[in-house]
Amino acid sequence: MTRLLTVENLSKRFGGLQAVVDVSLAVTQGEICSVIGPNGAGKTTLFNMISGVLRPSGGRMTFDGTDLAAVSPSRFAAIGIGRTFQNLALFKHGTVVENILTGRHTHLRSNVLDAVIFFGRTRSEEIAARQRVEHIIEFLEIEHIRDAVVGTLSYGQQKRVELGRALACEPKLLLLDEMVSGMNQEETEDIARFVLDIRDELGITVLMIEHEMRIVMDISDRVHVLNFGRKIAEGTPAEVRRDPAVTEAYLGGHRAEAARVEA
Ligand SMILES: Nc1ncnc2c1ncn2[C@@H]1O[C@H](COP(=O)(O)OP(=O)(O)OP(=O)(O)O)[C@@H](O)[C@H]1O
Repeated sequence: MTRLLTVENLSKRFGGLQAVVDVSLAVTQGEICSVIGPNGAGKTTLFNMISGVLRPSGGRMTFDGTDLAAVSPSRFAAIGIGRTFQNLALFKHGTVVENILTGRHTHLRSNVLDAVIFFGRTRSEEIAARQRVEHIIEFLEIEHIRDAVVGTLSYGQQKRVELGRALACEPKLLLLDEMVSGMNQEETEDIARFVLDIRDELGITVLMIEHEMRIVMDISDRVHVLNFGRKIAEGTPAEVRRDPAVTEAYLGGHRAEAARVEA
């Protein structure tokens, strides 16, 4: 089993706040892993470091044999780390096809000069991009809305388009940040099925942040649990579910919330 991502003692400080503290985890190729934890636990900050959005304050990350400290943040997508965002980050006035095409930009090597001198290469890249986008549209079962303007689509459909855009960059590792929050049960089940197919049919390893415990428990191979920036547990869904530290982290959060409400 090949380790695709290794995170060692990763930390991130925002001024005096330790958002992520000494977190270590490994993701094996072909796994679906989840990162869970109460609000403010540091999950998104961890994802932002793994996807190059934030530079860590300390620690080390290795992806597919490459030390990520040596990779420019703008190259993370090109080396195979794709992601979706907690809040939709789509071009609302663009069509579904146009939005998914933007995910291909990391694969376009041609620049303006190329476009003038080597028209052939630009043209073949364009054809490859279009073919990839068509394949994704079929895979995500969104042929019927391919030419629709994204802003007119339902939230669930927009989330599917965002997933398509992340797939367009042909990631080896796909980071999914709260894909199903705000979705109804049917949309949630669709996403769970797509995540399984992304791993099984496209061979892409998945690391997801998720609050919806049913999807976490149903489809994860491994679960990593954060609380107050630290990793407090790791294991199979069944192991994590019966870990007292995990129950306490969630109950503690609810108790604090209840105290705030009562105050
Ligand atoms: N850019 C920032 N500047 C300052 N503090 C930040 C910043 N980003 C996150 N934080 C703080 O870091 C901590 C961890 O936040 P983070 O968003 O990573 O948690 P989370 O587990 O993803 O939470 P949620 O489940 O609510 O999305 C929080 O206390 C948050 O307020």
